[in-house]
Amino acid sequence: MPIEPACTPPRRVDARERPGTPHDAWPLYDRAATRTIEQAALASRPAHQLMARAGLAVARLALSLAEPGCTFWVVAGPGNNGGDGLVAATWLHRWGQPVRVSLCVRRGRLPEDAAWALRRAEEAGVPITELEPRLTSARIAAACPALPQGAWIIDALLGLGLGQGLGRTPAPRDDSCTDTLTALIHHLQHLRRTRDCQVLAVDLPSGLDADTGRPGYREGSTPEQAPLAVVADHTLSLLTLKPGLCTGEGPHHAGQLWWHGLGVVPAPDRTDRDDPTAAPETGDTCRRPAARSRPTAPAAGADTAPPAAGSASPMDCAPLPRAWRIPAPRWSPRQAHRHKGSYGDVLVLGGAEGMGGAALLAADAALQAGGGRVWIGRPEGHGDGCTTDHRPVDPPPLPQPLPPELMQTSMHQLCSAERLARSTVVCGCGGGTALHRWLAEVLRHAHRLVLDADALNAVAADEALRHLLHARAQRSTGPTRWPTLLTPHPLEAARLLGTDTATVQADRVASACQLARSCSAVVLLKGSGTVVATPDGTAWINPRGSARLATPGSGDVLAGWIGGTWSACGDAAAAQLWAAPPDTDEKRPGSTGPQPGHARHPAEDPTLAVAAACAWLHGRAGESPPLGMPLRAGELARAMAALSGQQLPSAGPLD
Ligand SMILES: NC(=O)C1=CN([C@@H]2O[C@H](COP(=O)(O)OP(=O)(O)OC[C@H]3O[C@@H](n4cnc5c(N)ncnc54)[C@H](OP(=O)(O)O)[C@@H]3O)[C@@H](O)[C@H]2O)[C@@H](O)CC1
Ligand SMILES: Nc1ncnc2c1ncn2[C@@H]1O[C@H](COP(=O)(O)OP(=O)(O)O)[C@@H](O)[C@H]1O
Ligand SMILES: [K+]
Repeated sequence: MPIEPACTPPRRVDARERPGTPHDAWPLYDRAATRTIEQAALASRPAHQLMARAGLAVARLALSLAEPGCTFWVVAGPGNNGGDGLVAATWLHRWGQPVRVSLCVRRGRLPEDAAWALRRAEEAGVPITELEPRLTSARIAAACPALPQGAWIIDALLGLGLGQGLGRTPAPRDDSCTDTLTALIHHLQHLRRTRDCQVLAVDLPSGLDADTGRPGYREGSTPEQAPLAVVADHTLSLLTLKPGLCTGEGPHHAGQLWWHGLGVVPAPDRTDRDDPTAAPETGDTCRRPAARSRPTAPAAGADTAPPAAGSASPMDCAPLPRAWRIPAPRWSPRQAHRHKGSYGDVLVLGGAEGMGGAALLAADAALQAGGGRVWIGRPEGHGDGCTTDHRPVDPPPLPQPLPPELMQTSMHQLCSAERLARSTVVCGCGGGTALHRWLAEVLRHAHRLVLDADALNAVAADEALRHLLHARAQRSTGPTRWPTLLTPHPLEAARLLGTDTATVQADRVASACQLARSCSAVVLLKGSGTVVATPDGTAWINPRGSARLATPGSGDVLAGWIGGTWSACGDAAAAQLWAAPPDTDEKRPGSTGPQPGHARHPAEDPTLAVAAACAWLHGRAGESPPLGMPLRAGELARAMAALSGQQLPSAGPLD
């Protein structure tokens, strides 16, 4: 049977994030959902079609990324991920590229699709070496081809099948390829470091958990050994985009993310639907892509034909995505007739003794984000700062003069019920324990509330405050909402959940959802691949950001920026940060109706809208050059302001 070509080239996942345009969101399907879609697709299609498409998509991407004449080395594992790699090698070989394959399993153990791919590769004359099952790191280099500088390695060792390997017993079968797999992963990392080799991972960087973004492969398969996963320069995710590629350690391991739906899963803009009218080309006539012509979205009109009436799609049975990728938000220009009162009051409560800078950073960010009037309230000192009659004393002056636009007043004045009720309150940035005594009033009366840092620690430690948090949510069932956003980093989330940081990080999406549910609030779990979750279990992952943001105070800037944006937008306009979803498909966020598992679109929930938009902008600001250097929190708000300004449409409609 001829190898049928993929319908479209692979898609660069972030290619559509142009400023000022509305976006659909990428759904992120976990392993179980992907398997369901895959099984439905396999059942309704000719044998081997999906693997043929997957392998061709890999080959096309590899060739278009690599320098002309470059050598390709495909490392093929024991399952269908290896099969994808073998099909890719076959195409590269047919296109006259120097390609070698190292197969790390005995051929008799390959599953059916991969065995078919191996036969095809051998018929085409691809040079293939079968590696011994028990190769150690000391012997691996001699067993693998000597690669020239700058060669490309196609990592097809492990994909979605890794889950079966988790928790294996320490006694693998005699013919297990576990040792060879381990040695190969180490070897290709070594080549990437020492010979400037580029790694293109097929579906997932081998060893990465598709659901959580954790390295899940354990060396030698013993649970005690360190988890291991390939670090790739590019990853082509097949069929679905997986949450593990977007959060935790996933982005570090994945590198630049690409995606191909194999004609089964449509892209968010629906241009990748299977085109039933496309005539299958034979393997020999399939077009060879031009070297270094980067894959682009298909031309308008190509591959956009809807499926024939009545034709069932494997997507019909698709479970809900586990999460969604936050797309680029839209920032609207200020309307001409507005005045500063139109943008609301922001109260930043925090900056206790020794931590004044945190409140200052948050307040400055609130101002730059567009909050109308911004006040700082600092809790009084206790402990060493107490007077002899035990009255609290004012905190010492701030570390630097207050920016002239900011106002400072006493906590007593700011925490009156009436004042709190008409303000957006950002509480906890550098609050210390001194903040604790004010929190009950804040939770009872603040209109829109962002709880950060020490406010979260106080809630974690105080059951009564937790009850007040729930009470806010219950009061919100009426016409007036009392929305709350929690912005914990993983340790703060762990305290709130009564667990440890490692447990939170082990499954960031699940942790954020659990916390949102248990606190009846929207939760923004910070860190690489920030997760924004709602109490109903909808999770959005921020694809933006870099370790440039791993600097003290950058979380305070985010909290303040959220407060300023929320105050300026109000609940009604927050939804305008997002384009309305283009259709009413109930499996997509933004759909209406009572379907079970309905996922919330940011446009439906102002708290989610503001949190997701600000997380995106904060992350985007953290991607500015120079990437290797930290971005001081003091410079972050200005970078965010510049970016949101760039996103203003140059000539938008008057609204
Ligand atoms: N079918 C198709 O047409 C399509 C398939 N597609 C592709 O298939 C991929 C999924 O294929 P897959 O299910 O075969 O899983 P894969 O990741 O290759 O690994 C399974 C093998 O690894 C082994 N293994 C696992 N962990 C281990 C460990 N710790 N240590 C040692 N061994 C371990 C495991 O061994 P076992 O547990 O069975 O003993 C088994 O042999 C998917 O990611 C995508 O690339 C798509 O392109 C769509 C079309
Ligand atoms: N490696 C990273 N990749 C992406 N974002 C990061 C990374 N490290 C930190 N950040 C972001 O920087 C901010 C740090 O916040 P936080 O830990 O609260 O710091 P602080 O308390 O000092 O303000 C969060 O928004 C977090 O998501
Ligand atoms: K892989």
